[in-house]
Order: sequence, then C-alpha cells, then structure tokens
Amino acid sequence: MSERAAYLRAAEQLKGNAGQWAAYESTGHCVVLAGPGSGKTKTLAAKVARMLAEDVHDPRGLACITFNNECARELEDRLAALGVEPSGRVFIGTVHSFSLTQIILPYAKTARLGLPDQVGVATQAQQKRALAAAYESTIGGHSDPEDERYPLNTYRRTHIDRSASAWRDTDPRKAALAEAYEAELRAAGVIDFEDMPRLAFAALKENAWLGQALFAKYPILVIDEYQDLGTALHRMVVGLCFKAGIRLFAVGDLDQSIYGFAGARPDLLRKLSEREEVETIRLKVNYRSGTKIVAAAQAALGEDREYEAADDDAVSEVFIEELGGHYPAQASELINRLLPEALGRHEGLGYKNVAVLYEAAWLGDEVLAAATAAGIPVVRNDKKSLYPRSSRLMQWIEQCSQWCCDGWKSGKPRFSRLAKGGHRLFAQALRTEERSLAFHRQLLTCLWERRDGADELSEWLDALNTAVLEPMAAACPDLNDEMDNFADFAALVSQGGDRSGMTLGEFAGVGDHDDRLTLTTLHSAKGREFDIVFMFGADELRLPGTAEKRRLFYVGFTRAKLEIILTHRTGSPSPLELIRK
Ligand SMILES: Nc1ncnc2c1ncn2[C@@H]1O[C@H](COP(=O)(O)OP(=O)(O)OP(=O)(O)O)[C@@H](O)[C@H]1O
Repeated sequence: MSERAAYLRAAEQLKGNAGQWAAYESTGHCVVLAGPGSGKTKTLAAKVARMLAEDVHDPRGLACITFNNECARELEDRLAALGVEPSGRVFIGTVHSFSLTQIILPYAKTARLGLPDQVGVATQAQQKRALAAAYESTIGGHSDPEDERYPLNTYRRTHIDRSASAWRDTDPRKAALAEAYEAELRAAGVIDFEDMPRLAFAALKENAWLGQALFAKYPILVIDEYQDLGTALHRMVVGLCFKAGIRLFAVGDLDQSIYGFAGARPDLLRKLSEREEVETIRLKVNYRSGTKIVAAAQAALGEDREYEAADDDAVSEVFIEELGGHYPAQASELINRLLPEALGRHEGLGYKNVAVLYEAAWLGDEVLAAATAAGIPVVRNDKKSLYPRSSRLMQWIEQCSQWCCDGWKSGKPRFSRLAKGGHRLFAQALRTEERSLAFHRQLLTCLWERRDGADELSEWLDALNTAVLEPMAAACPDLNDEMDNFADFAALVSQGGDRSGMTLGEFAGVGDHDDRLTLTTLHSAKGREFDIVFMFGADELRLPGTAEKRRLFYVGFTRAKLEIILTHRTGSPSPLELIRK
C-alpha cells in the first residue's frame, strides 16, 4: 500500500466520528481534549501523515513531541504503520531530545548560550562529581550531596526562567547550589537532562530569529500527551506557535495527568485550549472499553465526564476479588486461579491480551515470582524490567532482534527503520557519507548472518557489540550511560547471569514467544490497551488519596477493553467502596 493510501484509509475510520473528523480537517491551531480510548493518538497519527503529504512540502516538515522515550517509540510505531518515519524533515521524540538536537546543538553558538563548542551530555558519573563539588563549595557539611538531587532538579525544572526574580528569591540556597552545579558541568563541557528544555527555552526567549529558523524547518508542531509536559515546553509552544507562527496540533487529557512529581502541569493544557486562536475539539466516545468499564472508570476518577462506550452492547465487566494471605499468596491466587478463569471467559485470548498492573515495582516482584513458578512467560515493563525501558540504545537493539527473528520477512520493523534509528543514535560517529555507508553495511551484514530466533542471545549480543556497538560507541561519548545499560543487560543474559540461556526469539518476543503476560506499573501502562486488566494490590492505592492518585487509578481502569479485575486483601475495604467515599 502506498503511503498516501495508508493515511487515507486510516482517515476513513475517522469519518464516523464528528470530532475526530473535525480534528483531521483542521487548518489552524488545534487542540484535541479527550478521554481515554477516544482515539487521540489514532487521530494524531492520521493527521500527521496527512499534513506531511498535503500541507508541508519537502524539505520542510514537522516535529512531533511526546512525553518520554517509550511514548516516542509508541508514536513511531503508529506513524510507521502509515508510512511516516523519522527523517531530516520528521522529528519524533521527547522535549529533551527536541531541545538538544533541534535547538541547543545546532544553535548554541549563534544563540550565545555560553556553552563550550563541543558540548556533550553529562554521564551519571560526571553529574555525581559536579554535584559533590558544588555541594562542597556552597553548602558544605557531611550529608550525602546526592540527597539534594531530587529537590534540586525539581527546583530547576520549576524555575526555568533564570531572569525572573523568583529564581533566587524562592529558595536562595537551592538557586546557589544549582548555579554552582551547572558551572561544574560546564567546566567539564557538558549539560544534563534538566538543562535541555531550560536552555532551549532561554535560547528562544533571547533570540527572536531562532523561532523563525525553526518555523522554516518545521512549520508544524505536533504534541502528544500534552498534560504530562512541563512548563518549559508550554512556554516554548507559546513562543513558537503564537509568536513565530508555527501551526500547533496538540492532544491530551487533563484526567490522565500522572506525572506531577516530574513537573507536569495539567492546567497548562487547559490554558492552551482556552486561547482564542485555538480550535478546541472534545471527543466523548470511548472505542476501547465497554459501558461498565467506562462507568466504573469515571467513578474511580470521581467525575462524570459524560463519556460513553462506542458500542453499547460490547461485553465488559468489572470484578472485585478479595484475596487472602500476604502478597505472595495473593499473587499466586491471581496467577493460578483468576488468570485461567478470566481467559476461560473469552475464547481466543492468550497471555498477550492480559496485563497485571500495580502501583509500585515491588508488587510486581510478587506477581513475577508466581508467574515464573507457574511457567508463564512474562514481559515486565517497569523499573525492574530486563533493561531500562527508556534506554534508546536498548530499544534499538530490541528492534534489531525483532528484525533478525521475523522482521526481515514481515517488514516489522523494516531495515530502513533500524538504519535510520542507528544513524540518530550514533550521529556523533557518522558525520561523513563514507562512515554512514560503512555503518549501514556493517549492520546489515551482522544482522543478516544471525537470523535464527533459537540462537543464544548472549552470542548474538556479542556479535552485534563487536561489529557495530563498540566501534560506534568509541566515537560517541554521549552514549556512555547507554553502553552501561547494554553491559548490564549483556551480563544478565550471559553465562552465570540471572537470565543466562535466553534465546534471541525470547528477547525479541515474536513468533512462538509473543504470547507473554505483561507486568507493569500503572505509570508505565499509560497509552497502552489490553483485553483483560488485573489491578493487583488495589488497596495499596489507599484511595481516595490525592487527585493525582485517583487519576492514576483512572489510567489503570481505562487500559481495559473487556474486563478489569481488582484484587485487594481480605479484610481491607473494597477499592470501589473507597472510591465512593
Ligand atoms: N473512529 C474509530 N473507529 C474505530 N476504532 C477507533 C476509532 N478511534 C479510535 N479507535 C480505537 O480505539 C482505541 C483507542 O485509540 P487511541 O489509542 O488512539 O486512543 P487514545 O485517546 O490515544 O487513548 P489513551 O488516552 O487512553 O491512550 C484503539 O484501539 C483505536 O484503534
């Protein structure tokens, strides 16, 4: 199917929904405010493909920004299905990578950001050293400087405008520590993660021409999950879209804002939608979940948003299960009784259609132990997953493994996508055409020779490391932390490691190995959908709690298409009773 046909076909589905269609047809700034499962991402993907085909012409393009690397990968997958892939004219990534690759690196010098010529990204070790030195020079004492990091970063994120008096007045001690810390980083020629959006914002604020330069390249800015993005991006959006003239297409849901601790401000999305220049579209139909789940989710949130299920007759059910004993016993009951019962209610579903959600990773340990004892394959998607899910290098390696197992035949993923992803990862090493071509050749040869899912993963990783990763990483200092992630993972699956003997196919999770139960925290479940969802240890959510906690509960509820099963311990109140309070 041609790229044009793919998006036109996707658009056909939107026609039946007046709101989705209006968003697809929008010509100016457009904000889609809508609930879970209402097709925000689906609409956004079709609109992006359309705008690239009809509204902006090569070499101009558009930038798509989303919350984290996982969301970016999800968006990349959805866009790839419509024939849109990251390229020189299509940026898909996080606010941080947009700030770094589109503003700071190309314009640091001309925008007079005061950065060294060859600025790099600080490794964990460099950040640690810088904080220790800054702590020593500003605060002193015998506490661990690392205890300051979290509050310091929150402060830096909250006060992005250093020219405002609030920067020093609100907490002079933190401001002094932050400035000393940043000076230490600069002396080492690096910036850290928190610096990126702030420096990008400062560059745009001080240099009106920079907005025009970005407009020339990206006349359209697309933003997914707007509610989770913080002040820096919002202020950049206001400057770029309402002053420099970039057209905005943004989607989000105030009720799914669950990253307050990381600086998310749902009120910014509301403000954006209330602007005169913006056409705001609200979607009310939930295509994912049946009526009972939609109603229960709104009860969990404590708000009636008047959402309705697309299909009144769709089967959906909410179960509350009281389980005895401590968490290991409850997890065992879930895996050995509730899971087979749930699958038995729906013909044709397997483990891959089911997710177990929990509030914190330690609850996941209990479920993992029970699943392993029962011989059920799992894929874990929280901070105790096989590798950090936010690692771009590991995501890329996983895609390479999928290509070797089946992708070279099915095109999922296509080799061109691996090559482009590799070019972005190893950009520092691939500055010349010659090196680019050599990389392309090496990667293809290495993967082509190792296309057997039954092979030992550790051998496959060794080969990839020798042929591609090591030579690239040697010329990419910014990848030091990523290479540490790789080394940790390689140790885990090599002889003597906890997961030794793992095959390439198991890692890739395709073919015979795709039927895996998903274990994930509620936070990491964002944006995903499953037929059957368990919420394990729902009493741990200690509802009603804060508004953000209710929203977290809501996000969990709304991942389910057919069934949601909440488990709580015997004797503690039913989570739904708590919701009603
Ligand atoms: N017009 C439509 N017709 C049929 N199915 C649709 C339509 N719009 C969306 N869907 C389906 O509904 C489901 C949810 O869509 P999508 O993931 O885009 O929603 P979302 O609003 O981004 O959800 P969330 O905020 O919960 O992540 C998907 O399975 C999608 O294919």
